Amino acid sequence: MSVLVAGVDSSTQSCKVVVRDAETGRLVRHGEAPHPPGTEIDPEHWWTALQTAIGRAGGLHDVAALSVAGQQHGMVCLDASGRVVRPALLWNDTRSARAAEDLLAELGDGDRDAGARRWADAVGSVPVASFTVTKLRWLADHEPDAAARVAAVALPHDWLTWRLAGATGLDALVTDRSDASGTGYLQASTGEYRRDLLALALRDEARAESLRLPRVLAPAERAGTSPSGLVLGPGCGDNAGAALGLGLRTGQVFLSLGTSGVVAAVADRPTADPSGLVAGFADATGRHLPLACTLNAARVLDAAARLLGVGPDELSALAMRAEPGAGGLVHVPYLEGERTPNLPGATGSLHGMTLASLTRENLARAAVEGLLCLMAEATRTVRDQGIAVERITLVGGAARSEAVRRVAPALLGVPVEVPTPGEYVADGAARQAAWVLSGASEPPAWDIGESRTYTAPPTPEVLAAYRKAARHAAASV
Ligand SMILES: Nc1ncnc2c1ncn2[C@@H]1O[C@H](COP(=O)(O)OP(=O)(O)O)[C@@H](O)[C@H]1O
Ligand SMILES: O=C(CO)[C@@H](O)[C@H](O)COP(=O)(O)O
Repeated sequence: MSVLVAGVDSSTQSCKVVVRDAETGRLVRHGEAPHPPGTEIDPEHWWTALQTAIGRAGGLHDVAALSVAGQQHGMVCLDASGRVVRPALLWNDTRSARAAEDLLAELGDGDRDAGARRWADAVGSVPVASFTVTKLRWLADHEPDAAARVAAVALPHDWLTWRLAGATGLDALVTDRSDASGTGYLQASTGEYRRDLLALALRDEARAESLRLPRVLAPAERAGTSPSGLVLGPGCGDNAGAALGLGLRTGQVFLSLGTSGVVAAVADRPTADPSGLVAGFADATGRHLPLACTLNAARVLDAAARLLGVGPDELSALAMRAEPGAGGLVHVPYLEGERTPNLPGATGSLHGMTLASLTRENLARAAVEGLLCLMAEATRTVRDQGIAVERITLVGGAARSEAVRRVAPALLGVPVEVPTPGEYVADGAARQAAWVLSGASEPPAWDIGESRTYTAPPTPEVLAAYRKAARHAAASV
């Protein structure tokens, strides 16, 4: 009888569970449940959605091991008895933008750029509003009573793993290097916490010393067992989960278009980009995952579809009926502010409106092109770190759009490989669970199946028009 493992993706919009054969990786069953909208959420909603998704995936009665991958950076604060102190602030909550700037200036003794370099040298990344460390500073400044009750800080996947283990004590909290590297207070290259940086964020050395932080597990180390005997893996950040689920090798690059847009490469060496555009995260196998992340991605298309009163397939069809360049219409999609470039206060804009350009087809095309131009710019920042991007694997909800698949190679300037649509983050978590169970030195070699390669002649004029409009949008913040 085959051994089964489960993988969870507790992402921004939903929770997904896959159950797979530990040896072959064959998909046995899966389930999904939505998360509530918003950028601050009571973690209890993640727990409820996880239980619903597990139920929809046929339960875990015959599953031997499970790992949780989760949205990165979310600040889950627990009091001394393990209760959540306040709703979690998510990666896409930008209220800590000012706190991020303050932390750069303070580490640089008043010089922001020097501070950015020091942060990059210390933890591999320059914190922006998404990072946990900036959310802790926001909490210390704006909710001191809540801050005073915080006894432990965890990430979404740490908290879910802890709940699955049935643990109540804070000393049972565990994490992994990939997700911990997104806190802003873990030195990814050594796996050590930087409590001095935590003290800076909290404005309190004693609190930073006494705060319970999850123990950082090795890539395939057991996190424990659930009360029902399920082996728990260390879990990972969702982007590290995608890399593991896709089985990416060193040098390979993926583009994920979910709630966030992510361009990331598996790398043997860490990066430390002082511009802050590329975060020097860890992957889930002991390597590195330099990554550029945007706040805007699939929901740019959701918004355009809503405006046009169509579903995603019709939006795609409309976009493909328009010419490249959308008749001069340019959509700069900073709908949620933006992180790459770092413009948390920006808004989206539509340029080049004329009686001729303002058609449904051009509006749909401009949304697709705007999203992909944003991702082309993010790809450029990854290249600037010396990473050769020769082809890109496209995943995430918006990878299902045929227009996105066809336009992507024209704007990214490289062939785009699209694997069969699936839950690659949850698959990565399942693969990790199988790895933990096997005790082997490498994750199991699962076949991810067929992928289709899309190519297209480059359209540099579309990118040039976007850059001009984006400069205008940035200048007006
Ligand atoms: N065919 C499609 N075309 C465009 N967008 C799609 C399509 N199918 C799903 N999406 C979008 O993908 C997003 C969800 O993607 P997902 O990768 O699951 O996000 P997350 O992991 O951030 O929760 C939603 O915004 C949804 O509208
Ligand atoms: O902030 C980041 C990465 O740094 C995001 O990628 C989050 O990890 C959320 O991911 P999705 O829910 O969009 O997959």
